[in-house]
Amino acid sequence: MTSTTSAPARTSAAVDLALVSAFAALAAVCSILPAINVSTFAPITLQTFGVLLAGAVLGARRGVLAILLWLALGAAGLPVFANGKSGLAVLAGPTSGYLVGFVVGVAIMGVVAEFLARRGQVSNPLALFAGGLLAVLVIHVLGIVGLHLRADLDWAAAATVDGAFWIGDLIKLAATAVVAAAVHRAFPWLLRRRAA
Ligand SMILES: O=C(O)CCCC[C@@H]1SC[C@@H]2NC(=O)N[C@@H]21
Repeated sequence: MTSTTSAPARTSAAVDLALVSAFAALAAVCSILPAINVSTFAPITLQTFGVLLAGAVLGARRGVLAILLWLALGAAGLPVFANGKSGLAVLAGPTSGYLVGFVVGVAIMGVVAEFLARRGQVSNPLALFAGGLLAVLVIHVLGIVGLHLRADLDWAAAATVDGAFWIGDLIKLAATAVVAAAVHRAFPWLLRRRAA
């Protein structure tokens, strides 16, 4: 007698919960890996990779939940922000614009991934990279706003601080696109919606 195991048609609530928790943990790990402190205001971290990957793999709704869970854990006192920081003060500090940008950015990356999935293109890294550029741009614009408002920098100085992050974040977006495309090739059901 032979038996076959087929891939699920779509995710279950339990799988969704596990995925959201796993990507919240990934965002935390990307935050606490040693950061490169290029200025006193915000460090170079792997956070953009963790955040964009959550959106690209999970889609908008679950991606946003994963990032909100990570932010909530950090706000509650777990040292899961850059340089091992934690607490509400970080959410109101110089990097607050980037943290808000992560929520908007993961939503944009998720919408892009869902759009590409409907067109059978979600395993195409170039398409994911091109769509993800908007998410990176929004993270940086909100980051500059945060630096201006919370680090007391004028707009030009805030943009200069942010400029140091662009090359690295484009590399992280490229890595996100390659990894997410491979994940969707291996698990083509990941972005299928559950029945209500
Ligand atoms: O305090 C935090 O945990 C957030 C730090 C934000 C760092 C930003 S994210 C976008 C840009 N790219 C980086 O590598 N660092 C900055």
